[in-house]
Amino acid sequence: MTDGVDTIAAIATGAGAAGVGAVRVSGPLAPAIATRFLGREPAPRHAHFAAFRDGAGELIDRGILLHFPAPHSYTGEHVVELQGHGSAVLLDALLRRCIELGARLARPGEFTERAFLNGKLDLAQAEAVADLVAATSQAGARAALRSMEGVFSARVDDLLAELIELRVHIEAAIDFPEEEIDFLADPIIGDKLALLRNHLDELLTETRRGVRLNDGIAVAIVGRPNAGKSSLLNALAGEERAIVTDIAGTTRDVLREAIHIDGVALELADTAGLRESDDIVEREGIRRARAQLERCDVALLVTDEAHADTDQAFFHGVPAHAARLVVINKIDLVSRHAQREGDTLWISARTGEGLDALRSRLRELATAGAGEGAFSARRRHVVALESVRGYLDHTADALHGTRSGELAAEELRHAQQALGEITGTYSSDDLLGAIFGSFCIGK
Ligand SMILES: Nc1nc2c(c(=O)[nH]1)N(C=O)[C@@H](CNc1ccc(C(=O)N[C@@H](CCC(=O)O)C(=O)O)cc1)CN2
Ligand SMILES: Nc1nc2c(ncn2[C@@H]2O[C@H](COP(=O)(O)OP(=O)(O)OP(=O)(O)O)[C@@H](O)[C@H]2O)c(=O)[nH]1
Repeated sequence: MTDGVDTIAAIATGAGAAGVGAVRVSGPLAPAIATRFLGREPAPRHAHFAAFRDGAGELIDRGILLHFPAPHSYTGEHVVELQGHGSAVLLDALLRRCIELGARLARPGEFTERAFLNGKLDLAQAEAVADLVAATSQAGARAALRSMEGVFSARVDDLLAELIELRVHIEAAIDFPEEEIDFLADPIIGDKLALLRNHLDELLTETRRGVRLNDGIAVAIVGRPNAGKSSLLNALAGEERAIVTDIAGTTRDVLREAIHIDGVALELADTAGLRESDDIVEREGIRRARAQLERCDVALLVTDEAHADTDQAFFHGVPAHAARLVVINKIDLVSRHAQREGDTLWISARTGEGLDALRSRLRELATAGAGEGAFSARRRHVVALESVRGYLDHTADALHGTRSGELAAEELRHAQQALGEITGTYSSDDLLGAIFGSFCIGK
């Protein structure tokens, strides 16, 4: 399996001083490298206490040596781990010795890429490994772990099986042209397609949630100039991030701030107040604010009592699946406030009143529906599923409109390919390069 493959090595643990650090080696030379360090052949999957020496026989460190013979390792190749003291200097020296002994430096993500190429993980699982390492919230880590365990991939595979079954059915019809029309009119085909589209929509909803768990929900703060949007961002972030003045139109560009509420990640975006403006810079800011709005998960309108109704216009352009939240700010200036229908909160960005309620509402929105089975996902997966949705719409058109089995089968073939790109059944070198290139070194 490893013939003609080179041997890679990298420091697998974080930079900076730590109790223990590890160098990982994978490839055909790994056993020979292990034997040089240990002075004899290592026993499979056995923790050996070893003296790690350089080429001149000088002691680099004393540590633990592990050999995972192929194919029972993380990468599926021979893997050797050298676990030493967690010093960057020692680990560098260990790594250099491995390279002298014939390994080369691993590219970012190359261990996991090999695990993928050797069938240990599919592509969505491999991406989840990186997402798990990068997770900044409990909910995000739990979701990434589920995807790494294959929960998301299994859902994609189920859908794929359903799709293939329908495709086989339709292709069988094409083989009997004289009966094709009757065949395609068979309600079983329409029913199967309808069911497939339902299942796809369910998966799309859960996948969007998976992206939110992974990246944090995108909250776009919108409202008229001077409503207090920047003040609210600062209050939620707990620091002075945005410039606050009483000059309307202060915020020009979109300002993003990642925050956590009880272990849940949110990305807040303070947008330029939306209004007609002759100022080129402000107009560009407003254009960006609108773009932000179009891809948000939660649109948070900051307004006041007097404008709460008319300001609803700011929700224009918010996607249908995004939540809308109305926040009436500056309640420190009014003695009483009216009760309102719907999702409305009263706050003062200045005094902090009402902010706890707002935080818990945002947390609720971020984790809505994220029950036990929730998995993490990436934008790329949502895009793939959306394109599958398009192909299935075309399939329905082909069946009901032109009654062309050929066209329907062709659309299903595209749909199958788009689904396969999620788990990597179909993948280009460019896609793999982009995915694994964004991993950290040693993963
Ligand atoms: N020391 C160490 N800790 C680590 C890793 C590692 O590479 N080294 N991991 C790296 O990310 C994670 C664990 N992931 C791993 C996944 C598979 C195998 C492995 O040996 N798989 C074999 C045997 C399976 C078995 O015995 O059940 C296989 O798949 O055939 C090892 C680690 C986290 N902790
Ligand atoms: N009294 C009171 N004043 C507030 C409150 N929140 C914001 N302000 C004031 O309102 C003014 C505008 O606040 P900003 O946060 O800059 O408003 P903005 O919506 O970001 O404004 P633009 O950047 O122009 O879009 C500032 O003078 C703030 O100090 C509040 O809760 N109470």
